[in-house]
Order: sequence, then C-alpha cells, then structure tokens
Amino acid sequence: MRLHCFIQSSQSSHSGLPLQVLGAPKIGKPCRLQRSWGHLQVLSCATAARELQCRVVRRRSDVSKVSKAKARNYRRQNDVVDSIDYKSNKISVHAVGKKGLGVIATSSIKCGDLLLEEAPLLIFQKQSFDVLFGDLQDVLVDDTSFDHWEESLTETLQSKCDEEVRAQFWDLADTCCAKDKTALGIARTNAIGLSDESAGLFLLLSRFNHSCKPNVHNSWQEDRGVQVLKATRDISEGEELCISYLSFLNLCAPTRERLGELSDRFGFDCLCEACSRVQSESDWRRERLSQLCEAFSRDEASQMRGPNEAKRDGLEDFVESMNMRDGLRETTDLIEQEFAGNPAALSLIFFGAFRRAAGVGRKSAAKSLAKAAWKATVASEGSSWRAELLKTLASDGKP
Ligand SMILES: C[S@@+](CC[C@H](N)C(=O)[O-])C[C@H]1O[C@@H](n2cnc3c(N)ncnc32)[C@H](O)[C@@H]1O
Repeated sequence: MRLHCFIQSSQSSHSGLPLQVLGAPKIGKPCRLQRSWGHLQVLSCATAARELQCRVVRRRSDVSKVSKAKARNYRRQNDVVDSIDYKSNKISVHAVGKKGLGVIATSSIKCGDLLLEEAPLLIFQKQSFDVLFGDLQDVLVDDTSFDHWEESLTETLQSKCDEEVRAQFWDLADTCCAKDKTALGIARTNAIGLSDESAGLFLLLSRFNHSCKPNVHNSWQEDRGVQVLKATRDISEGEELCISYLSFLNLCAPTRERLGELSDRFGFDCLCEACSRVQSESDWRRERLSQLCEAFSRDEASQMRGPNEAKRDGLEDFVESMNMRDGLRETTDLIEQEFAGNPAALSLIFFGAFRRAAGVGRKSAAKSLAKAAWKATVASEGSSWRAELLKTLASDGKP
C-alpha cells in the first residue's frame, strides 16, 4: 500500500465552481468517506507521478530567507518553485499557551493586508481522504495498515525533500499519536482540504490555530497553486492570527455545537475567544445569521430558473417578503458584531443575494450585489480568478 500523495508543486488546470470560491477550505476532515480499506492504494511520490500523471518537483527550503540572486540561481539549478512567500514581515511563529505554537502579529496589520502566499509541501489525492480525515480508529484497525501508510509517507519525504524541509515537517504538531510523532499523525493534524479531489499540507499555514472569530482568511487559489492569507480586520501587534477550520455556516452554529464539531472532527477543545466568553447573546446573533444565510442561499436550482418560473414558484414573493434590503442590512450588522465585518463572510452573503436577485430577474439589484461580492472577495483573497468572475457578473448581472 502506498499513500496517494506527491510533493508539490504542479499547477492544476481545474477551475472549480463559483460557489467553492466563497467557502473557506477546511483544515482537518472535510468529510468522512465510507470507503473500504481494500479500495485504498498508497503511492510513493515517483509512482504517483507515473500513475496519477502529476508532475513531481523537488522542493527546496524557503527562498524568502535567501538572497534574491541566490534564490534565482537555486531555482535554475533545481527546477523548483517558491514554497513560502512572506508577503508581510509582520508575522512570526511563537508559543501560544495550551494551543502549542501559533502565529503572532509582530506589528500592526490592516484589514485586507496580504500576509502570506504558500504552496503545499505535499498534495494528497482523494483516495487518501479516509486515511487523512477518517476516524483514527479505522486507521488503527489493522496493526499493519498504519505501518504501511507511515512507511510510504516517510519514504516520500526522505526521497523528495531536503534535510531542512524534512526537519520542518517533523517539527509540525502531531495531536494524533500519544507517544512519538509519526508522519501520518502529522499529516492528519495538519492536512487541509483543497477541493473535493485533493488535500494539501503546508508548512507555515499549519501553524495557524483556529478561531471561531477568525482574523485571517485563507483561500486556495488553484490556478496559482497557492494558499493566500489575508487579514480580515485590523490586527494589533502581539495579537494571535487565526484562521477558521470550519465553514462560515458552521461558524454560525451555537457555541456548544461548534465545540462538539471541533472536538469530533479535529480532536481539540476550542480555546478561542468566542468560545470562552459569555455566549447567550453571541449564540443568538449567530443563529439569526445562519437563518439569514440560509434564506439567501436557499434553493439554488430555482435561482437559476427564469423570472417567470420564479414567479410561478413563489420565489419572487419570498424575496419580496423577506425584503432583501433589510435582510442584507441585518446580516451585515450581525457580521460586523460577530466577525468584525469579515469580508470573506460578506462575499458569501452578497453572492447568495446576487443569485437570488438574478433568479427573479432583478437585474440592477443583481449587478450591485455582484459588485459588492466582488469587492468583498478582493478584500479577502486578492485578485483571484473568483474575483474576476464576480467582476464579470457585476458588469452583466447574470448568474
Ligand atoms: C494545524 S495545528 C495548529 C498549530 C499548532 N498549535 C502547533 O503547535 O503547531 C492544529 C492543532 O492546534 C491546536 N489548536 C488549534 N486551534 C485551537 C484552538 N482554537 N483551541 C485549542 N487548540 C487549538 C490543536 O491541538 C490542533 O490539533
């Protein structure tokens, strides 16, 4: 058995759907797949390249710490790509108490500042999702299985990474194994879903802890093969920078549910600010937010029907009765209070509202909502292909 993974970085041509854009990639277990063990096949890096037709590129250590001329030279000699590009020198990794290590702002950061672009060290294929994201008990069910996976991953790291990168990998947290660290434990603790088809492991992104009130948004930009991290609000020097391991909708669940989800899926008791404070008001606001989000995104299929069909279905009535303008105002106020105006959350809401408006033929409203979604997307992830798509929608108002 070999693990379906390979060393980054190959660029993929897969472009995804507009909706994916607006949902944050999750760390940990995006889904619990019920596939049998027999179905899984682990591939070493070289085999993966042959059988999965992916490009294997040797990875070097972080060039941002090397002089530019040296880095260029290194690139030419080794045919490697930049792995971590610190777009800001305002972040560094520190101990953050019970959470282990975390990322801290070393000076003040503005909302929308680009913090980091990082390519994955490892990319895992969908066939590895059970092992990476499934129940640990299932992975341990057969004594030999774990060893096989472990051997395969270790072998890949040994043959494809230089010593410094290997050391960085082995330094990452492993919250799966009680005793010694294992490569698979590290992968399970840090791998992040990129799409329905792949997951990745990133050396620096792995140091970002979770918060139910995140101040950083990470987006996977598949066309460029990098995770882009941007600040979602102003951040003071010394504050911890946190992303969300949960989708926005899951973040809107009441505290008890969020704690349960984080414990079940990621195996930790959340110590974030939102989970530690008095919760009743916040829970109420999040519950209301999830109702509003649901209203904006309900019945995707009918939104794609023409205005006449929408009228027949009563969808137009629904939009009218909800009073889109008031609904949006309430939603943005709640996002301000609960998430400090997080532009990634706003982009999701505006996109939902755009599709609703477009679905019932309200062209001018649709255009301005697409424009608002475009602006929020640029603020949360920069000039991605998704932002470009929204820009186009803003000019023609059609979904
Ligand atoms: C991807 S790692 C994050 C970096 C890690 N703290 C380290 O030391 O490298 C995920 C692990 O960090 C810890 N963690 C992340 N967010 C947390 C939170 N909000 N509360 C408690 N522990 C957290 C958990 O142990 C989790 O399994």
